[in-house]
Amino acid sequence: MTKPSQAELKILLDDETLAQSAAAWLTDLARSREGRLAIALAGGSTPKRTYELLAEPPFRDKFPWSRTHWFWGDERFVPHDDPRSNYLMAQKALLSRAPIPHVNIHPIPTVGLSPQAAAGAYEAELKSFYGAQELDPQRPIFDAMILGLGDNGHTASLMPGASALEEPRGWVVAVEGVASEARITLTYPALESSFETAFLIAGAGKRSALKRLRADDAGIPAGRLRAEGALRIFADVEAAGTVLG
Ligand SMILES: O=C(O)[C@H](O)[C@@H](O)[C@H](O)[C@H](O)COP(=O)(O)O
Repeated sequence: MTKPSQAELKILLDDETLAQSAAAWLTDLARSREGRLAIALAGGSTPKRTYELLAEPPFRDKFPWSRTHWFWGDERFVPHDDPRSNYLMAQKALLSRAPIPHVNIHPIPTVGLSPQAAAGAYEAELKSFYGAQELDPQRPIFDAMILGLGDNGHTASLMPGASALEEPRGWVVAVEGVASEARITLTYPALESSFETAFLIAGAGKRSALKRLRADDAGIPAGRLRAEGALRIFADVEAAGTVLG
């Protein structure tokens, strides 16, 4: 297990260089892995540029699109054409711009069912894809997990003080997100079940949360993450509060 304090920290000049570095990491990782791949995407705004770059040369031409499956670490419980939708952000930035088989895209359902039923359905889909009901630490669900960091230290939709933080076994739960908006989120067991994990963090507003993350501060949800595999933090100088040496 890898703690955030043990993560490889890459400090980049700005959003664009952060996105270039993250896209290179993900492409190299995908090419290095054999067989079917599973990547869990983060929502929010920071990862958007990384997703856009993946669909453009040079990454587009190298990425193993046909054998890569796309999942989400969390979703706002809104229709997939709602501007707040994490699916919509990824669909515009990446999924509609790269040669990805439709069957390889696994959105979190958000219409025609309750948040609880949506969480149950996504957990069932994940378990079907994984091929087992219980996680094997030696066999992570995902090859790559992309995570963001909220100003308050949340990650995915694991918010400070939420009961979902204590979920010991379930893989997906319905929670209350920002401003009481319903969200669906992977829990720590599922978020941690990845061969490699990377936080993408940009902006001065994240400086305090990033410091707490790097101190493994259990007072913030991101600080409690213990990644199964390698853990990286891609941060811009604004968030890292330092000047490149
Ligand atoms: O649904 C979401 O919003 C994300 O999954 C959330 O966990 C996000 O990663 C952080 O809030 C950071 O968001 P920004 O990248 O927009 O700062």
